[in-house]
Amino acid sequence: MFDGLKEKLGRFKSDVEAEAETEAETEADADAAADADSVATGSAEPDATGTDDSDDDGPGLAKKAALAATGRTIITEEELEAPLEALELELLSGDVEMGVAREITERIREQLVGDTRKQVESGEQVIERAIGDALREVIGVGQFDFEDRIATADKPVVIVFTGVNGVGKTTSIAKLSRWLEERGYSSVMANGDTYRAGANEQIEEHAEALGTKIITHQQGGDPAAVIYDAVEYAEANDIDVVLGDTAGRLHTSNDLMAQLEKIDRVVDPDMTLFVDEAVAGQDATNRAREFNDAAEIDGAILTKADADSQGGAAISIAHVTGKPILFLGTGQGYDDLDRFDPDEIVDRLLRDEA
Ligand SMILES: Nc1nc2c(ncn2[C@@H]2O[C@H](COP(=O)(O)OP(=O)(O)OP(=O)(O)O)[C@@H](O)[C@H]2O)c(=O)[nH]1
Repeated sequence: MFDGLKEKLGRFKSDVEAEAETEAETEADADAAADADSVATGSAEPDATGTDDSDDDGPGLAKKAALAATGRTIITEEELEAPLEALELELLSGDVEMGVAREITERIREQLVGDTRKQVESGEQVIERAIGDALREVIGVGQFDFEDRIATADKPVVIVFTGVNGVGKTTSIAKLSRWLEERGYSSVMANGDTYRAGANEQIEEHAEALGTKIITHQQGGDPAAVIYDAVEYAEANDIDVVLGDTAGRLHTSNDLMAQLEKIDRVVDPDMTLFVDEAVAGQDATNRAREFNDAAEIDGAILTKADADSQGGAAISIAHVTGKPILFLGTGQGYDDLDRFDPDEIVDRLLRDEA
């Protein structure tokens, strides 16, 4: 999913390196020219160690010596200006939200300007570290240990899923039921999408395939009532987790808000998770913001991470909502659900090989 962004970050690294190289050569050339001038006017003392390299060994060694002597900073604000501007545009074209692109470039600027290149690190490593730190801070917002939250919460843990239709909400609920089962937690599904024809059949198919209990009401019923019934079922049958689906899109956002507020009031969920697809890019980020405004979310699941997308939503959603991406959907199978690991994502983005 991140090939596009990876390429853009790679381009930024080489842009900055190229700027720094040019600057280094200019400085070294200036130093070498000054040396030559002083030799010509006879003002320089002969080198005490007899290793004056400006004549015998050529300008290469002279440049290195000049660089070592100055302990020069890796790059100045002016040198960073053009590459950072280019990076910001690249991030925007990679579906990264504008505020997020700014935040990333600002953090990189802060870290790099005036940073002195340590002898143990190459310029490339310094730049890579700055990009890595900036990305980690932006995409790692609010991360918490989901499994630990399930383990320590009073049972049943009630999780409600929001998001528009067709992004993989129902499939993600099914995957999470499998994920929980593999870790020793039982679950019951509740179809709170009483609005759409065929929603019951769809979730029932998943429940049957997984051997998970499902609670449904007739189409047009009250979504809060369905989830409430599932909570009662869980309490009576010692079930650990209630997974409540909701309708994706109602007539107006007021309807949606009213429905989610009623669910909040009636079942008081422990977690509300927003589901959207990575391929929706900027739209997914905007929807995450809208849904979070309507009914505060605790985290997000980003589906279709296996499909070809720019990855901008994965970079932006946490920063825009202040809530973490918790899982990535990576295929159509029930096992295709991975915990979202910011460190792993950043490593993947910065690793040299494809
Ligand atoms: N490749 C891929 N496909 C996925 C993933 N998650 C879901 N899908 C597919 O996306 C399609 C829509 O998924 P649903 O679970 O039906 O979506 P929904 O949001 O519940 O939509 P409604 O049922 O219409 O409300 C299905 O064909 C799923 O198999 C994923 O992580 N990767």
